[in-house]
Amino acid sequence: MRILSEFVEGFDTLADLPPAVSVFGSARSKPDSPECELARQLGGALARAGYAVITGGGPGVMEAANRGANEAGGLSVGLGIELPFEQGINEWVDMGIDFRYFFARKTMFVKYAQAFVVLPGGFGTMDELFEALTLVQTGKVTRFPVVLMGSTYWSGLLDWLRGTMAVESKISPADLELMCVTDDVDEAVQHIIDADAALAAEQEALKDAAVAQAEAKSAEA
Ligand SMILES: C/C(=C\CNc1ncnc2c1ncn2[C@@H]1O[C@H](COP(=O)(O)O)[C@@H](O)[C@H]1O)CO
Repeated sequence: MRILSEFVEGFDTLADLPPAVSVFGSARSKPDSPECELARQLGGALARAGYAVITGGGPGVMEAANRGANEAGGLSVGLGIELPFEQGINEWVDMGIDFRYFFARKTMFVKYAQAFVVLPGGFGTMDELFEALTLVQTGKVTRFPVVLMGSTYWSGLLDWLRGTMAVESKISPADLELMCVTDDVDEAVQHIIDADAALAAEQEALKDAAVAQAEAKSAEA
């Protein structure tokens, strides 16, 4: 079955991926647009910080982020999607997988990334942003940073989330804190590094607690 084989191929190909960040944004942005410039810088900064960069492997912001990672010597991953108007995976991708099903592809974006960075985009980008926020809000993924870059683009949406969605209690005020908004590439990368470190410390503390509990039990016996 094609659906199953997409999951298997994705898991097999990405199993040994180093820590990675998924970057989303418009397929339609021109290479000389401000968001592509930002995405290219971000791809480079993530690669220098040791992260692989995962995108949808398409044109626009995706290509710019892949390019930045590739030029900085990092691992540049593209999870392409079969579309009626075939585009192919962009030339800056080192490791590419083609998917027919959006949902199998979406699993890979989350499972193999430590964080999402979202740049200006359309429906596809919004889908990816709100999927991530839903997973974090419902506790399906924990300590998963969602960074929005291109603050002017996002300001109208953020005003609406604050002024309508939260005011009408469709989300809690704390949910607004799930997103970090910045136009500064270094701040975005640092936010991700800090969240990674906090998660590692939390896991270490949990491990220590489990070991202490097991030792106490065996001492009692
Ligand atoms: C529309 C054009 C090309 C489409 N090619 C895509 N290739 C890969 N991934 C895509 C493509 N289009 C959408 N995506 C995914 O959605 C996000 C961008 O969608 P948006 O609506 O443009 O914001 C992106 O992150 C991809 O994962 C024309 O050149």
